[in-house]
Amino acid sequence: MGQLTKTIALVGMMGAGKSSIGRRLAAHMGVDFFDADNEIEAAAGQRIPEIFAAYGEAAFRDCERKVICRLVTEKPPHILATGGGAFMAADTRERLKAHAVTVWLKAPLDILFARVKRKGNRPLLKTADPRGTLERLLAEREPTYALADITVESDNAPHEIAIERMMTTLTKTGIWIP
Ligand SMILES: Nc1ncnc2c1ncn2[C@@H]1O[C@H](COP(=O)(O)OP(=O)(O)OP(=O)(O)O)[C@@H](O)[C@H]1O
Ligand SMILES: O=C(O)C1=C[C@@H](O)[C@@H](O)[C@H](O)C1
Ligand SMILES: [Mg+2]
Repeated sequence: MGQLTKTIALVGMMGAGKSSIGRRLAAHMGVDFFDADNEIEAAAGQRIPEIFAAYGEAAFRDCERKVICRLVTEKPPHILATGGGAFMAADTRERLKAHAVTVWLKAPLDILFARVKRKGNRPLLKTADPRGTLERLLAEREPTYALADITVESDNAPHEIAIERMMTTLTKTGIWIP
């Protein structure tokens, strides 16, 4: 069994694969996995669309910052899937940069849209033109995601390939000691 030297925080757009790849990566390494979206839902006792509807996005971001800060400062090295907008907030980003290795799961619009259109659980995409909204968000956010420590392409390769790519990069950089 190897050793994870630092928490890995996955950042990137809705549909990039932060939750699904993160969970598998943690299982592969034998470390804990946390999903910030799930932790927020557990803390609030409500689903994300309900939180947005009842309190608005600003309150959600506030909760997101607190939850992520707690996880990265209190838990031993683990895999953390952040929500798609978490890295956009300067204070949350600073916490992540200070306490974790940040990995941007990068995917093009067509792949992202094909993945997210299947589920209706993303309140920011409940618009008349969800593809256009996703395109705008991607253009706005990409320069900030690019501030992550490491970038890994998340294309249509199977999850196992994405995990192999991440293991290779994380081993080379000494974050994972086999
Ligand atoms: N590399 C991949 N190959 C095939 N399918 C994938 C891949 N990555 C993600 N998916 C699928 O795309 C969907 C969305 O992925 P996931 O929920 O992990 O995205 P996310 O980055 O966590 O999004 P959000 O920010 O909304 O939480 C899931 O159904 C997942 O199985
Ligand atoms: O991209 C975003 O801003 C979001 C992504 C999801 O993970 C959730 O955190 C929420 O739906 C907001
Ligand atoms: Mg997710």
